[in-house]
Amino acid sequence: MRVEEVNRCQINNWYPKFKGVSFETIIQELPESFVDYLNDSGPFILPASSVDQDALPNRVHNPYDEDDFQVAEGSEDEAEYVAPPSFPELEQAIKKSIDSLGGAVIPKLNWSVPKDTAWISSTGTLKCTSFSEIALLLKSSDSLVHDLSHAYDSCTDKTSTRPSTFFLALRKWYRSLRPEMEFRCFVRCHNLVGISQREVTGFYPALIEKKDDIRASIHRFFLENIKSKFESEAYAFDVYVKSNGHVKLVDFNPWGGSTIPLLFDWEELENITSNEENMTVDFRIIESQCTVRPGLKTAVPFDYLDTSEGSGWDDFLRKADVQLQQQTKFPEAVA
Ligand SMILES: Nc1ncnc2c1ncn2[C@@H]1O[C@H](COP(=O)(O)OP(=O)(O)OP(=O)(O)O)[C@@H](O)[C@H]1O
Repeated sequence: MRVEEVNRCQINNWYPKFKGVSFETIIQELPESFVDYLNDSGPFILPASSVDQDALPNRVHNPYDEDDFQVAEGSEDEAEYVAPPSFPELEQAIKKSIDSLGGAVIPKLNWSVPKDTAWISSTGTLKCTSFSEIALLLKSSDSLVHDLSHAYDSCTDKTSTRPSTFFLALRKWYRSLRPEMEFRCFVRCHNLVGISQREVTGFYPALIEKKDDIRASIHRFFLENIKSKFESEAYAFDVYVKSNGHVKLVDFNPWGGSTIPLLFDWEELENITSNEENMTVDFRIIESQCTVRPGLKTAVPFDYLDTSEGSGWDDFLRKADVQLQQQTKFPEAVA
């Protein structure tokens, strides 16, 4: 994979060209001071807000506001007080963008949404209505470490660990997106070679009967809107299919690297032969309750959920089994 291919998948690069077929988005450059704040692994402190002090979710408290946290002047603790950072200009710009996007947004850095942080917000979703909520999700996210310092890890020609500029994309919040209508599409040699259900932790029987229609809608969307406009030869893109069959572009991802192939694996995607525009694209969905996959957005490490042969759990259970057998054979050795 090359740096230019990864760069094309940054929302600040692709959105201007594809805004007509994607979710409404406002993108702003992030000041380096805010990037430093996100990168800082010191104590977790939310920025001081000049506007929306009351907007913080209840579960998150700012200890500096609490009476019993006040320190006596001259006491030892006084020296440890760290003033919360503040970003008044960024905050104002974000407030303006949120207002013009209808009052609620989902935030995204150059490549990623802080998907692992929904649990922390008071709504249990990534919907944000204020700078404080956005700062909370961005600062708490492990997913964003990829954008901040690992985006080029799989590149053969990388010269840096990060892009020269970070952007914050605020995307209009759509509350009624149905997870089963999101799909990841794989393109190789400029041809659509595979489509996978994106939410692989659930079985949605209704998808089975709609499969052919969805495949046709996505293929048409690709030919009309993506194929000749996205420069990379191999890449993935995510779409949302509305109930009327209209397709919306969610985002682009590089081919391989940290992009999850969902119901495919990269080797088989590499081997699908395709050069026909009207070929039947390999479209995979979860076809029964038995084939659902473990969740990837739960903030629980994948290793913890993966019980397949050779996984960490499998290894642990084998060792436990051996120990149990030894204990049964030589009980005195355990006592
Ligand atoms: N405008 C929106 N309104 C509501 N939910 C959204 C919106 N945009 C995206 N989402 C939800 O957030 C999820 C992640 O979005 P997105 O694909 O942009 O993030 P990402 O970090 O690039 O994910 P991945 O790395 O898996 O591609 C989507 O699958 C969708 O469920």
